[in-house]
Amino acid sequence: MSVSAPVLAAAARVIDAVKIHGTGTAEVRALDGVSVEFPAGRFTAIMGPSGSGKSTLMHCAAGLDTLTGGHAFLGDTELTGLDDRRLTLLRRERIGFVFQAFNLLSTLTVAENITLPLDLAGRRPDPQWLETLIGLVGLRDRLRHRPAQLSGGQQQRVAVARAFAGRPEVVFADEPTGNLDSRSGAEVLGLLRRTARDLGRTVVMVTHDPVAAAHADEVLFLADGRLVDRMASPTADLVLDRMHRFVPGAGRAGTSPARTGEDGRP
Ligand SMILES: Nc1ncnc2c1ncn2[C@@H]1O[C@H](COP(=O)(O)OP(=O)(O)OP(=O)(O)O)[C@@H](O)[C@H]1O
Repeated sequence: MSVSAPVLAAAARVIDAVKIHGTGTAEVRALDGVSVEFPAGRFTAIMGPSGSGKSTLMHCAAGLDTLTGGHAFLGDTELTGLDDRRLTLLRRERIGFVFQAFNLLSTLTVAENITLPLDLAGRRPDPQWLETLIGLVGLRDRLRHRPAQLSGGQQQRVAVARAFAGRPEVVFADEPTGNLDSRSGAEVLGLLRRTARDLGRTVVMVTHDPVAAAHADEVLFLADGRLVDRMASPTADLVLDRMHRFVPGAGRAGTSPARTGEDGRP
C-alpha cells in the first residue's frame, strides 16, 4: 500500500502502526494499528496503563525503533525503510529527547551540556535562540556550574534546554518528571508547555501521571496497543477519570493528582 506524505500540519504522525516485539510464543503486539498525529506547535501527552504501548509508540515515532507494519512520518519524511545511519542523522538533526534520567555529562558545564549535541553534530548554535532558551529555563546564573552543583529539577531544566537547542521539529519526552519531586516536576512541565505555547515548538510526552498530562494541550489514551481516546484541554481529574474507564483502579496507587488550581489545571 502506498501512503502519500501528510498534508496537515503534523510535526510527526504514525499511520496504522503495528509493532510486534519478540517472536513465536514470546510475541507481543505492542502497537495494534495506531494512527495518530502530533500537531506542530502543540504539547501532546500519551497516557495509558503499564504495557499499553506508550513507550513503543514514542520510540517508533522518534526513529528509536522501527515499526513492524504501517508508517511513521517526521514532517513529510517517512521513517519506514530508512537505514540506521539515516535514522541516526534524522534523530540528531531533527528530534530532541528528554528522558527520566537527565543524562548530563558531569565533566561539562551547564552551557557545554546544552550545546553538546550541536557541537557533536558540527552545527553552530543560533545565539539568539540559545539566549531565549536559557532565559526560559531560568539558568542564566548557572551556566558555568557542573551538573553535580544543581538540584534534580535544575538538571532536568538543562536537559530540556539541550533538547530544544538545535530547534528540533519535535521534542519527545519519556516520563521527564519521573525522578523529580512534585514542585520540580511542575516547573519542568510548565517549561515544556511554555516552549510549545510561547515558542511554537512541538512536544510529545509519555507519562503515567495525570497531573503531568494535564499540562499538555491534548492527551492521547492508549490501551492494549490501540488508541482508545483523546482529550483536549485536560485536567488531572478528567484524565484520572478517563483512565479509570480503561483500567479500574488506575491512578489509585501513587498517581493521585495533587490539585494545583480550581479547575484541576496545574
Ligand atoms: N523489547 C521488547 N521485547 C519484548 N516485549 C517488549 C519490548 N518492549 C516492550 N515490550 C512489550 O510491549 C508491550 C508494550 O510495552 P511499552 O513499554 O510500549 O508499554 P508502556 O505503556 O510504555 O508501559 P510502561 O508504562 O510500563 O512503561 C508490553 O507488553 C511490553 O512488555
